Amino acid sequence: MKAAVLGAGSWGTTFAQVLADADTAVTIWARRAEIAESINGLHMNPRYLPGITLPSALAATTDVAAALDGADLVVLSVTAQTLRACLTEWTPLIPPDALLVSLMKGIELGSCKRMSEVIMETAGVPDSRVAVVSGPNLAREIAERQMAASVVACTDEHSARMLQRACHSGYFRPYWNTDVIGCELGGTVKNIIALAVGIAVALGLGDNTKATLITRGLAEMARLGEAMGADPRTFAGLAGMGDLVATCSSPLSRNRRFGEYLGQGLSTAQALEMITQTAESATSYAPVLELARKFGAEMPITEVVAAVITGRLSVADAAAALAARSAKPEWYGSE
Ligand SMILES: NC(=O)C1=CN([C@@H]2O[C@H](COP(=O)(O)OP(=O)(O)OC[C@H]3O[C@@H](n4cnc5c(N)ncnc54)[C@H](O)[C@@H]3O)[C@@H](O)[C@H]2O)C=CC1
Ligand SMILES: O=C(CO)COP(=O)(O)O
Repeated sequence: MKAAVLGAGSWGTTFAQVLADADTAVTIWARRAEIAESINGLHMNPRYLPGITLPSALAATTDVAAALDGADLVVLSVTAQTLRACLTEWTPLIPPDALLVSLMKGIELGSCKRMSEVIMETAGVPDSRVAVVSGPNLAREIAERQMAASVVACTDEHSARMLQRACHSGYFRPYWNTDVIGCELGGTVKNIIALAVGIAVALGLGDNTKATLITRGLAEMARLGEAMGADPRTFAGLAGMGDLVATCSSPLSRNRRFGEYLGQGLSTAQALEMITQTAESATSYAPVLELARKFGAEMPITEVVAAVITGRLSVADAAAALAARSAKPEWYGSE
């Protein structure tokens, strides 16, 4: 089994380590020469994972054709909004039977497509050749080889199991399922809820508020997911509740930190500048709301996050906007 990981950011580098530690031969493609040189020479990626020593078996290159040569697994770890352009360039170099794996947790602006849909459309491959990895997987903790679990999903069980074997290491336990839609929506919506939690943290609100946002965020995620055809059980699992709890609880989360900066009074542009890494919620809130409208799913927390990001609602008024909504039974559908 040979893997190419395309994208040497925090999660791409960490997942490449997981693959190498699971005895899968892996080459990582980095956009910047200094990152590839540092991975090859020092076994480090100080830009994204300072202080972490990567496996010596992990090879890096800036030559995407070399990384893709003979790859059985092509792991895509750029950002949601750059995937289509990158993959358009890479598609002619991808081996014909390779499984394409998305690590990304976002929705494409404009098309409102999930990452697996962008991959199928751009690379011209069937769903049986596209898998996703999603779960409570804060890169830094996994890079430190702290025990974690995740979900690898593909509509084709055989492909899901193959990916599972390729990334099952001593500290990383992947489960498989066939619910690609549920896993992708879980990963995307939890980033938006984590942003809301970040705002709450910055405002000094306590655990009741956080638990409320997490629980109602889960309801929101499941409502959209079920309307789009996901398996409801996914949202009770690692790619749903698991990732939501990890991201909303962790100061390591870039999406939560983004919310904290907004809560401290920074503008959206200033907050993004502070993060210096990808915070997918900053863009994915818009296509998620479009999907919510299209599929008739009510997503009040996402609406409030969108209003704050676009400057239509102040952070000071955000909690009140949620609390003042009309009273409802706890369980209701998307009507
Ligand atoms: N960091 C984490 O803990 C986790 C991140 N993810 C998801 O993984 C995806 C990647 O995130 P990270 O690696 O954390 O982000 P990052 O900000 O650490 O790295 C982004 C990577 O994308 C590359 N990139 C950006 N624009 C590009 C372009 N136009 N062409 C080529 N490469 C480009 C950058 O060079 C960098 O390697 C995101 O969708 C994120 O939500 C998922 C699970 C965990
Ligand atoms: O997806 C993640 C954890 O599972 C990482 O979250 P952030 O992108 O918010 O850092």
